[in-house]
Amino acid sequence: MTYGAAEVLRGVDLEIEHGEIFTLLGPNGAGKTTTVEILEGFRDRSSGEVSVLGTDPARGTDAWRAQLGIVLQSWRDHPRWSARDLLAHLGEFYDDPRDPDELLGALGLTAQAGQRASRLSGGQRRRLDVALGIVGRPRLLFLDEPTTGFDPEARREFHLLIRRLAADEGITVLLTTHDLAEAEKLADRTAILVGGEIAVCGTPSELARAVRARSHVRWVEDGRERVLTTEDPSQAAWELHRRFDGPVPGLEIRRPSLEENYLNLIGRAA
Ligand SMILES: Nc1ncnc2c1ncn2[C@@H]1O[C@H](COP(=O)(O)OP(=O)(O)OP(=O)(O)O)[C@@H](O)[C@H]1O
Repeated sequence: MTYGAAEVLRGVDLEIEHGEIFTLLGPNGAGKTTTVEILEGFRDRSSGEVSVLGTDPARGTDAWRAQLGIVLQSWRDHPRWSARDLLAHLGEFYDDPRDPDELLGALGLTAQAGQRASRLSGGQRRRLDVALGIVGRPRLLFLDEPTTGFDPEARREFHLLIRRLAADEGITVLLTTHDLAEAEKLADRTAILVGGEIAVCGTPSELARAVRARSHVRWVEDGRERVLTTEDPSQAAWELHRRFDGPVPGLEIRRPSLEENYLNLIGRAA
């Protein structure tokens, strides 16, 4: 994909299964929004083949669009409208919309049904955004950085909600995030996009394996600190114990966290 002369996506090759929760993870400017906008039919691609629910998004009809739920980073809707009115209004565009009150109940917003959208807390607003995204019973839900600004509890609840939607209703979810921990907790599979290319794609454990970095083994020998970088710290510690024929002075093994490895990966690939 190019914007003018700038190539911002290269060889992005993805297949997402029905009912899957898939996250697109990557730093600012990696190309997540561009990818998602192409899939949503909001942006024309400069090259490549794309099929979403069996249709090329560049030629998507209204009937095709009605099968998508799209939750953008921010909505510009009428701040004076109540949560229920917004849902009822949007529902009118669909053949078989969900009942606003049932939907608000399912999202834990019954108490806020009559409240103006502008008076909802950040977490409540985001849940209303999801309600707006699913009012038309979509088969595929796009969520663009849905938990930005959430506290840990709100984030956990939001993750449960998304899991429930995928499990109970078979909705396919494509979510973008900057947050590795979010991708790890929520996604069936994740693609890490760096500089317009997929650096890694897989399940949380495949991701962990792919971005695993080397551990540091430190100890003190002849009054000096020594450091060894290795993929097998257990073997290194065993060899040191044998060499010292007992406890190794100052022995310390540090395994980088997945977060550090992710930062390494995006630093290396950028
Ligand atoms: N309309 C545009 N015209 C020109 N360049 C653009 C346009 N939109 C995005 N870009 C560039 O394309 C690249 C990818 O941007 P994109 O918004 O897809 O990244 P992102 O991964 O969604 O980033 P963020 O996490 O910051 O939202 C960036 O270098 C950006 O500057």
